[in-house]
Formats: sequence, C-alpha cells, structure tokens
Amino acid sequence: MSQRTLTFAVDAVVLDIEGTTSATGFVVDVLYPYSRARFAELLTERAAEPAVSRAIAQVRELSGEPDADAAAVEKTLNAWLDDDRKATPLKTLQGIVWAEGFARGDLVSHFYDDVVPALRAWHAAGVRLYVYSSGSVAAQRAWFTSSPQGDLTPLVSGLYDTENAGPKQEPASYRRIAESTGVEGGRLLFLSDRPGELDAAREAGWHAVGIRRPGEPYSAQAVEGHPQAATFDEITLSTTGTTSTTGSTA
Ligand SMILES: CSCCC(=O)C(=O)COP(=O)(O)O
Ligand SMILES: [Mg+2]
Repeated sequence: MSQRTLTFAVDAVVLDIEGTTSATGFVVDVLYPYSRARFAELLTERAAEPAVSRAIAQVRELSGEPDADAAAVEKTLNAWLDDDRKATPLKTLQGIVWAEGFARGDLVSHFYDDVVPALRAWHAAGVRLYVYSSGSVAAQRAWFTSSPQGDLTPLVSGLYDTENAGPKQEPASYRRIAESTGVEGGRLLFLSDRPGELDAAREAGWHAVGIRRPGEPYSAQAVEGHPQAATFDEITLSTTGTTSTTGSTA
C-alpha cells in the first residue's frame, strides 16, 4: 500500500463512529457491559416510558416473540449484544442508558488521537460535519458531548441513525441524508470501516473512504475500489479546489 494523501472538495463529511472515529474495543468493552447491566431495570421499572415501550414492541416484532416478557426481551437484547447486532431497538435502549451514564459522569467517550484535530481543521475550512452511526442519535449526542477533549457538538451540524435515516448498508439511507442536509451526493464524503456501508454511499453518488485502523475488526477486509486511509491525517478537505485520490487504493 502506498502512502496516501486524499484530497476532497466537498461541502460536508459524514462520520461513522465505531471503527472510524473511535475504537470498537472501547464500545464493546466499556459501553456494552454498561448497558447490559442496566437493561433489566429499564425493562421492568421504566417499561411505560414511550421510547422504552416502543423499543420493547420492536424487539418483540424482530424476535418473532409477540408475548415476550421483560426477561425474554432482555435475553434477546443480550444475544444481540453478543453478536454485535446493530438492531434499532437495541440501539435505542442502549442510547437511553448511555446518555444517562454520560450525563452522570460514569462514562467518557473515546476518539482516536488523529480525529479531533482533523474535525477541527475540516470545520475551520468550512466543511460541515455530520454523524451517521448505528448508535442512536441520543447516544451520538452524548458521545460527542462527553469526549476527553470536551464538548465537540458545536462542530457537528447533524446526527443520523438507523431510525431517522435507515439501514447503513442501503443506498436509500444515504439519499435520505443528502436530502436532509441539502448537500448533493457528489459534495458529500462518508468515512467508515465497513465495506457494505461504503458501497451503499457510493451507490448513492457520494465519495467514500474506507478507514483502515490496525486492530479494528474490519481493517483486514478489502474495501473494493474505495480510497482508504489509516488515519484522518491522510485526508484533506476543503469546499473549493479539486478532488484527488491518486494512489490511495490498496
Ligand atoms: C455512541 S454510538 C455507540 C456505538 C454503537 O453502539 C454502534 O453501534 C456504532 O456503530 P457504527 O455504525 O458507528 O459503526
Ligand atoms: Mg463503524
């Protein structure tokens, strides 16, 4: 693989979180146990809250168990956690628990060292920043608010998840985001670790870069035909000029 310098003339960049801005290990080792330990209380004592009740109904529907009680729903959630399945109701319930954990100071998020300086530089260059993650909007907001580098939400123009945009491996979701931001696909860049997400963004007419961080679960998987970068340092963004990704694919 050659040393990469990727230059994009875009109006906005859309960021995946897990495996891209932040370590999968942190999510799985810190956030997942935190939510697992709190599901039982959420499903019993707070089942009447509208967001909880709606998510419980979605779990019952997705698992094919319409009469599942709290214990059965919890079992399903934990099985999805074990498989790292990005099911929307799981993410909704995790988001509720995590947002409260971040607000309480139990949790502080994680960003790779190269990420925050790059986000600040891109923002200063007039490029809008958005997030599109399987993690719920509530979780994303808490994640960017409670970073070790302070509150990063002033950098971010909008948050998208599988609830408000749709599944991350479907081109229609990226078209929906483009329409919502008012930026046309050719002026949008998506950064992600997952090949299927990069393919879907490209099919929607976006630029897409595969982030290949050593040690991340998808880092060895080919990102067929997409430019790739190991860190955000390798990516220069501006709203003017031309796009150049020469010598950037594996
Ligand atoms: C703060 S979001 C928590 C991470 C998470 O639960 C998740 O599923 C992230 O998936 P991504 O789409 O960002 O790879
Ligand atoms: Mg990811």
